[in-house]
Amino acid sequence: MNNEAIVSFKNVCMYFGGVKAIDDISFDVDEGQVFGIIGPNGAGKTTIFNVLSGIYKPTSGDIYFHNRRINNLPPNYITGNGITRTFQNIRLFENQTVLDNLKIAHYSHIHYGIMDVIFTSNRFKKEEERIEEESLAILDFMNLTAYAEQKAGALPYGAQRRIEIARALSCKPEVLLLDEPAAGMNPVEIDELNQLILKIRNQFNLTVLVVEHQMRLVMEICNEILVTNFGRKLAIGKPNDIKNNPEVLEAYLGKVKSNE
Ligand SMILES: Nc1ncnc2c1ncn2[C@@H]1O[C@H](COP(=O)(O)OP(=O)(O)OP(=O)(O)O)[C@@H](O)[C@H]1O
Repeated sequence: MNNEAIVSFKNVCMYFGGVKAIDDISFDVDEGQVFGIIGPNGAGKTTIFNVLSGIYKPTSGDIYFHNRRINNLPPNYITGNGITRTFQNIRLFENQTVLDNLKIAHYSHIHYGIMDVIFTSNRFKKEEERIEEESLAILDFMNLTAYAEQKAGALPYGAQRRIEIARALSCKPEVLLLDEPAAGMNPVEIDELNQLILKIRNQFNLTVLVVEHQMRLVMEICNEILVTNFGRKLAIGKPNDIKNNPEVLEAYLGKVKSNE
């Protein structure tokens, strides 16, 4: 295991009955990297995020965050301690305003108790003001201020995707997991998203793991890429190595190239 790594998988398996969703997966992610995970449909990419964010407990193997084993920690604890994700299918509170969607996410970090709420204590008021200020600052950073008071569910798809990322940032992550953030985007939108992801990484000092089918995103912004196939690690390396790896070309990139 690489002791400098912020996230490490060590021989991780996740089986659902006879289905080996991930099978003996090991990799290290260094701090500050944009780390891509690619592979054909059903290759186990989202399952890697599900075990890392605590939604599933791996069948075997170990997962480390800052060299601490986190396999058995509940998802809310993992989120509160630095690993936050977005979902392949957008999961916003559609009937709440954009600002409220962000404020809700802040509650993994509140410093007041039930009595403060009942008696509207100074601590409660100050904390609520802080949460609102921080939420507005993130909306500003993400170019979403104009939508702050609008219902999230009524907004265009591209804006909803950015709100999902903004909401994840409200949890103050060290590691941000993006599950297919470019799904449904055209090349111009993907180029904009690439710039946004790099800007977020730099501004918030994040490490980013991204599951993505869009090679325009993966090859442009990832420092390192893990390729999975049928739940197993097929290759790991820099974008150029992955592009030229014959096994990867056959399993995955070949198909993408022939579609372009
Ligand atoms: N909760 C579950 N119960 C049963 N099988 C599951 C479960 N979650 C995932 N799987 C199976 O595990 C395999 C890997 O699924 P996963 O969603 O991780 O793949 P993926 O690479 O993210 O696919 P895609 O690119 O289509 O999103 C698939 O065969 C899937 O059907």
